[in-house]
Amino acid sequence: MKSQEEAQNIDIELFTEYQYSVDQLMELAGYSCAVSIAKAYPVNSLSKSGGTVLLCVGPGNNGGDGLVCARHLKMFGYQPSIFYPKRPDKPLYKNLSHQCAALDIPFLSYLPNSQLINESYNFVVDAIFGFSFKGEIRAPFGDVLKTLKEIKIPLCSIDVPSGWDIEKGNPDGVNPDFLISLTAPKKCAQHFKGKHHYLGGRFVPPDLAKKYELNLPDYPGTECCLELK
Ligand SMILES: NC(=O)C1=CN([C@@H]2O[C@H](COP(=O)(O)OP(=O)(O)OC[C@H]3O[C@@H](n4cnc5c(N)ncnc54)[C@H](OP(=O)(O)O)[C@@H]3O)[C@@H](O)[C@H]2O)[C@H](O)CC1
Ligand SMILES: [K+]
Repeated sequence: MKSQEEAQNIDIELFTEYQYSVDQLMELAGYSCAVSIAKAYPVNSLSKSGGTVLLCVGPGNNGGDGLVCARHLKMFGYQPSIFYPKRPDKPLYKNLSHQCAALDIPFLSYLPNSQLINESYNFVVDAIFGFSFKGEIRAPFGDVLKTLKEIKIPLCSIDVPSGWDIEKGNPDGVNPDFLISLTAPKKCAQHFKGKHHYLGGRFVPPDLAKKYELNLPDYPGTECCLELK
């Protein structure tokens, strides 16, 4: 279980020491999220026809993972919609958004209320904040997280349940059914009480895993994710 500082340092080393680009790791991270979701919620097992999924996307790289995940879910036969209220003016996010729009993935101009979300979607993906979340939740995300606390359909959080302290969690926060930890679980994952906990982001060089004592389980065969028991 990693602290916020350790998670950020691992990230920095991947980009500096190991010379990966953000796009590369984001693609692998987002892809592993889509594959984890497809394992836990196969498209043909969903009760609402068409495999509808709502992705709530935040302003940082956690949101970028969400955009990549949406694109792959579409390729896997789901029908994703994206709510992306704060869009930074950066080529990476603009390109990822463009790719989704070009696949006819709709971007919602407002977040429906919890009742409408329950009626319209099979589950919601929370890609709002990851390991860099800090302090009190600022607008417009307080209202978004309030709605996500009210929904009755499953909530799937990418890397960290949004609004949780990365180390201490948040007993008053969202309560996801499904968590996909990327690279390695963060300390707050100890407080996760949902059904499925997956690990994704199979890109950590063994030397880096050793240096940070990640003690990662072995991914089976060519899998990009695995369920942690
Ligand atoms: N190494 C890996 O495993 C990789 C993981 N990836 C994913 O990246 C995120 C971490 O991304 P990062 O961009 O560092 O940060 P976040 O997405 O967690 O959040 C940053 C944005 O959130 C805003 N923020 C922070 N706190 C608050 C708050 N209290 N209220 C409102 N908004 C908040 C922040 O806003 P600023 O105004 O402070 O700039 C940022 O906009 C990791 O979790 C993984 O999901 C990478 O994809 C690849 C490698
Ligand atoms: K999240």
